[in-house]
Amino acid sequence: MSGQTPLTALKGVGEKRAANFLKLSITTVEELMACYPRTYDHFLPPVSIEEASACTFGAVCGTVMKQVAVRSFGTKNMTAAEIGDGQGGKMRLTWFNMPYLRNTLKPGMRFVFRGRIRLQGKTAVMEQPQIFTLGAYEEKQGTFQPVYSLAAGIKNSTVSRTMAQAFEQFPDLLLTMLPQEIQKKYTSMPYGQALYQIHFPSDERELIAAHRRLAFEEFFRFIYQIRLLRSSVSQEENQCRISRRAETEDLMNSLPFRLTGAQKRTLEEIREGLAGPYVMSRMIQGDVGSGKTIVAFLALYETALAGYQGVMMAPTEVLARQHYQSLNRLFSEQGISLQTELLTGSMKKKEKREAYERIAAGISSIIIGTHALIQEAVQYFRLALVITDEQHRFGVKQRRVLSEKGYLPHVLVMSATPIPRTLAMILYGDLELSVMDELPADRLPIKNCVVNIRYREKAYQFIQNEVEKGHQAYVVCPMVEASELMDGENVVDYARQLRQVLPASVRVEYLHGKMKEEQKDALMQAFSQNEIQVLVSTTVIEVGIDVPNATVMMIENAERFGLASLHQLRGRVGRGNAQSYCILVNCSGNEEAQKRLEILNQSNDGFFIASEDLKLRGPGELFGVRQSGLLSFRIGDVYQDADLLQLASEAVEEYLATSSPEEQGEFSGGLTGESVLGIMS
Ligand SMILES: Nc1ncnc2c1ncn2[C@@H]1O[C@H](COP(=O)(O)OP(=O)(O)OP(=O)(O)O)[C@@H](O)[C@H]1O
Repeated sequence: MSGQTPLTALKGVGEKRAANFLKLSITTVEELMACYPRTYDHFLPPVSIEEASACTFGAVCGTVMKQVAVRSFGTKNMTAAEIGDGQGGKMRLTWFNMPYLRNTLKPGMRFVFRGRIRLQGKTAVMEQPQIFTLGAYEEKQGTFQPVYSLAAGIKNSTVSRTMAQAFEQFPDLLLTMLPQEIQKKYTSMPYGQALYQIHFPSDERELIAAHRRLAFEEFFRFIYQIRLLRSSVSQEENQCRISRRAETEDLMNSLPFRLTGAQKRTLEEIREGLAGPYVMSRMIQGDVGSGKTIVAFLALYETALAGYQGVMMAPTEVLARQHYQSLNRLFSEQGISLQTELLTGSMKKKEKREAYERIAAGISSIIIGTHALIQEAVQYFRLALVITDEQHRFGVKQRRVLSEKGYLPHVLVMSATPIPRTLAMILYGDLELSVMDELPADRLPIKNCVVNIRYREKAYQFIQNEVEKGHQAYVVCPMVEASELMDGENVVDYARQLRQVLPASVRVEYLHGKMKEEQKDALMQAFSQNEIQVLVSTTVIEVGIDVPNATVMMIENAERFGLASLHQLRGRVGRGNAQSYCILVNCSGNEEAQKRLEILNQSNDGFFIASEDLKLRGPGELFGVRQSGLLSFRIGDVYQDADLLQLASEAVEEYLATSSPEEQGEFSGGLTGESVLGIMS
């Protein structure tokens, strides 16, 4: 974002509020406006208590039946009310630490209550509901309230209010980047209107139109960049020719397993590229657990043997450390004495400085780390190969950083996102493709089931049995902690509950993305050594984590995740030779969700799942489940908006064919430097 209007230019935003927004990486009004809602809270009409009892979230209109009770325990207290809906339904409502409600909720008064619902025995209980007078709810009914990503000190209402102020003071601050003729032909809503509607939707139709307008623009810019990238790198001369070494074959032959045919073929393609006349830009697309890491290690090994440096860039610190440790383990088992290096953002200054020195002096041959690897301060010594993942794919910007330092390395991108080939061609048009479509031979197919919440007890028993056999389990919840704005299981409460259900000998811990790096690392370390048997986690474990001893993956609120994410999560088990299981808990009772989950139930094949997912969703399903993590754009979703992606691709081709080089230069002028990465969120 190139904006320069400081947040403090807004009325009501002082230094303190601006400092809070900084936690969301928002420093300018432009950045604020481009911070799209994460989702929307749709105020649906109230339903009967009977209907609500079958859901996990809802609004009911009810009459307070009797005097509200307040019970104290220690310094805390709980307020409880009972309501009836006049149709025979009764519901209990509870609030923590809000005793004053007893003055508001008098017997005989009617309100609309809205919140999370749980069944306690046969009684439906709504926890911490919001309370509306009938009139107030009527006003809200049908509306979509934006829900933003938040940080400490910033409430959703603060973001909304600041956003309104921004649009009032600077209505035309952000402008479209689309060339005029493309805009005219391919879009129907003006950019400014779309931007406003995405934050303040007047109704569902406008919201969908706004989403499509902004997603189209995002895709267009992305694909345009890809095209520029392709034309700039495809014919660069290979200045680091890495020829084949017998040691690579020796290492391959002494691994504890035999490489699959797909692994061998991919490695062969990479070796050809490294030794060939041009700089290699290749993507390995392999389903979860197909064994991409060892192929990457072998390529790094061959690079190092030739006297060059190779780096591997992981999306998270936890993953970087995991790769670093497994490479070191491999080398020490095989008696290989090449020096490896770890470089991550959270390392102490002194540690980093020492690592920089070893890298610059060429002492380290293989360097594994996070984004810290392409910081300005890092000077390489004959850098020849960069391995990265698709999320942090190597864009124009990184290439420029490195080429300014005099490097023109080969690039290998690893992807576990099973996307249909047509989409892959658009999204990765700048890369050659190696497909790894084979799992190691010793794998048993994962056994799946889709269940509702009544199955939980059985599932816990099942997990206990697996733990008794020496295995481990993951339980995934969508949220970090309880929230008033969003419904869903959270890792903190869930881990607490699970500890009560499972025997004390089973160690249950939770993990989420907001924890400090060291803490996450320590937990993952303990889990990989089976010191923790059950890990309750958010989707931070989605990508890459490799603990072959884990055999159960239980996913709560499975209906809330995209199929590609679920497939990634499931891929955390079934990585060893023991039978593994995936339990998908559909907490919604929603039939559409059930249908989608059945696809996973039927198949473990990522490519099949991705194409079925596309068919089932259809384009433009705004309130469906966004695919998290990989390929995450700010607003567009490559699955749900697949038609827009296609359209944007056509528009780019048309623009390139019909505009003059000067016009193109002018257009890309607005984009250069921001790179593919800058466009992706
Ligand atoms: N040919 C093979 N035979 C048996 N096991 C293998 C083989 N190749 C790799 N493995 C093992 O399979 C597990 C998964 O491999 P790896 O971590 O490379 O998967 P991946 O393709 O990166 O998957 P993901 O995208 O899910 O992280 C690892 O424990 C690895 O040691």
